Amino acid sequence: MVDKRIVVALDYPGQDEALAFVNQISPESCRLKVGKELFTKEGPQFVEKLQSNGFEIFLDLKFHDIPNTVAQAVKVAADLGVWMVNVHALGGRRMMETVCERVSNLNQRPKLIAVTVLTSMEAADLTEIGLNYSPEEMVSRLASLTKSSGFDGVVCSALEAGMIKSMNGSEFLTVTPGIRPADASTDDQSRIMTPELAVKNGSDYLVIGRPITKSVDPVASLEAIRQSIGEI
Ligand SMILES: O=c1ccn([C@@H]2O[C@H](COP(=O)(O)O)[C@@H](O)[C@H]2O)c(=O)[nH]1
Repeated sequence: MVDKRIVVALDYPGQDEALAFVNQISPESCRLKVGKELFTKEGPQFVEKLQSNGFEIFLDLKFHDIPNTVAQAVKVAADLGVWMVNVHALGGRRMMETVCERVSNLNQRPKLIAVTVLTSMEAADLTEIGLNYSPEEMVSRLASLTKSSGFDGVVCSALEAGMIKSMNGSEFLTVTPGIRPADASTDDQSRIMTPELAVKNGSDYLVIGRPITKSVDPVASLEAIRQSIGEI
């Protein structure tokens, strides 16, 4: 049973805006995700600052490059002490296996997660880039590849979490963005699910950004979602 399921996506333009929210919440209530926008602006020092305030950090930079380049980047993330880091599964087996080898003898190894199919994408998007599979087939294929390459889990939509658990075992982690409470705007997401159904369908970690950070009262929105999934 996962203790804290919610990972708040800190998609803010800078640390002042991020801290205005973070300073009102406790590390006992959620984990935090630092992605491309905030990391590009504030760098690893800001990740260290959040960690020194007790938060566990998912560094969501979705590395996708040749094996050595990605493995070295993940090693730097591991040295930074992040809780979770990710790559794109489309980088392939050799890339993921090289990552695993490179961090295997570290004292502190982050959870290694691979993105399958972005939750913003639907069938037509895959066809357009030459992938003639449904999102479910592509996610299933990439999840199996990720598991056999030695990673701990995948980013997928909550719609696919149950299928992934039944194919790869309950220990294989499902990290699911595209979470939308029933009354929330879909924004640019396609494969979405409510927090309650996501948990029922086997999602271990619910990555939630705008439904919390863009709400009128972000702290109240976080608490309401925690309540809806039985955390408080
Ligand atoms: O497939 C993916 C992978 C990553 N994300 C990231 O999650 C958050 C979602 O934010 P919302 O505001 O709740 O839509 C965002 O940081 C994405 O970069 C994703 O959405 N889908």
